[in-house]
Amino acid sequence: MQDYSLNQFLSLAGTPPLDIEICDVTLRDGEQMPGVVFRADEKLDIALRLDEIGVEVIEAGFPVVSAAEMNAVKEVCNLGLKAKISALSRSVKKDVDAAIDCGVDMISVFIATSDLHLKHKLHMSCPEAIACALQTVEYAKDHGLIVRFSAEDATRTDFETLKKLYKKAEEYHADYVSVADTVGIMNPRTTYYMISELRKSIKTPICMHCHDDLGMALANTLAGAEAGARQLHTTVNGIGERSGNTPLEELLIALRLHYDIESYDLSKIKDLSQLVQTYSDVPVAKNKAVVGTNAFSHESGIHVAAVLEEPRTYELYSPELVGAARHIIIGKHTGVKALKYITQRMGYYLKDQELGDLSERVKMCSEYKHAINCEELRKLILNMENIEVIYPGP
Ligand SMILES: CC(=O)SCCNC(=O)CCNC(=O)[C@H](O)C(C)(C)COP(=O)(O)OP(=O)(O)OC[C@H]1O[C@@H](n2cnc3c(N)ncnc32)[C@H](O)[C@@H]1OP(=O)(O)O
Ligand SMILES: O=C(O)CCC(=O)C(=O)O
Repeated sequence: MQDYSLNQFLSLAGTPPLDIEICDVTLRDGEQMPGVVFRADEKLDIALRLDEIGVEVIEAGFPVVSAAEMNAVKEVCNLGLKAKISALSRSVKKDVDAAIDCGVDMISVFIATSDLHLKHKLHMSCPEAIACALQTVEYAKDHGLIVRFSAEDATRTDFETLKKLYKKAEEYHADYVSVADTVGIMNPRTTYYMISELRKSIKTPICMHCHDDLGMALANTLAGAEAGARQLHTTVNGIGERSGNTPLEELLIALRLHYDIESYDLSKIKDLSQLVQTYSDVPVAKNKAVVGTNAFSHESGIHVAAVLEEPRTYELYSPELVGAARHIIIGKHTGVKALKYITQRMGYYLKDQELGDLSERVKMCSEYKHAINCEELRKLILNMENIEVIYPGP
């Protein structure tokens, strides 16, 4: 049986096949989350697991940031992974040189193109910034790198200017052009429009780099992909600047369930998420999609009663698909069927009346506490008066 429910509207609404690859930027944009630092050994561990999942490109860092960063990027390059290893570079020669010294396959040369950034950050005119970027693209190409040219703050850049700039980058043989939604201003409709229009004017593959300031990073990434963007950027757990980036785990499950893409090993997602939580010291919210501890936890009696019979009643996809596990929680909302299941697993076989009494006790108890663990439940069982039959199990 299929381990997830099919969305019937996919065929009714029409879903285009996607021709995509993933560039995961956890080790670069993810690490830009305030307070996050990955040591070299941690970067290696994360890179290995991204490679095992099947991510095609790993942005390992921004070598010019520090000697330690440079060393870490070098070490990732030396792992000999299947994934291509990329590094970030400003539009300056010394950043490209640092990336070359690390041995990367690919480089992301960026320049900000919006009026705001030109005026208040780069203090350059638009033609100056463009010249600077194109020279750097040329320099990187001359050194044999695969070159992504990224327009930072592309989505707040005058669209005609942006189109001309990407066209120029194409003439300079950039291998990809990147649309950076740097402050997450887009929505799915505007993203779809933007990428469709760009596809009319350039042939170079387009990358989607989305931030989550409006909580739409994933939706925008998918809208871009539907409009023909090729390279989709993600970070594990969605970590990154401010509200973060498109979460890898959410993109992967969406690609599987909505676009039939089976080339990524989803069973490793949960482990990778936990690893990144540990290394980054950034815990994910309990109710976070895919990897939150509640993603497959059930407490409500009505839900548990149904899930025990058929998990798909309240689970869109099985936890095993993403390497997670189901949890039944005991608390205020627990029903008798759930209690029967849990107590039997603990080795106690209670009569219906006893289960009813226990249910009352659980509800009373949990008015003061959010959830009850098995030991607390065991105490409640053992403290029940007039209990007739309790067969402690093995
Ligand atoms: C959208 C993004 O995510 S962009 C990436 C952001 N990531 C980071 O900033 C990584 C951490 N940064 C750092 O360690 C440092 O800022 C460094 C090493 C990159 C630069 O350090 P510093 O030389 O001390 O410069 P500082 O940070 O003060 O200022 C940034 C400089 O980069 C310039 N700059 C910014 N973007 C670009 C670009 N794309 N191309 C060329 N120059 C750029 C700025 O104009 C400024 O130049 P100035 O020093 O001549 O005024
Ligand atoms: O487009 C890219 O590859 C990176 C740009 C970026 O990090 C951003 O603008 O947020």
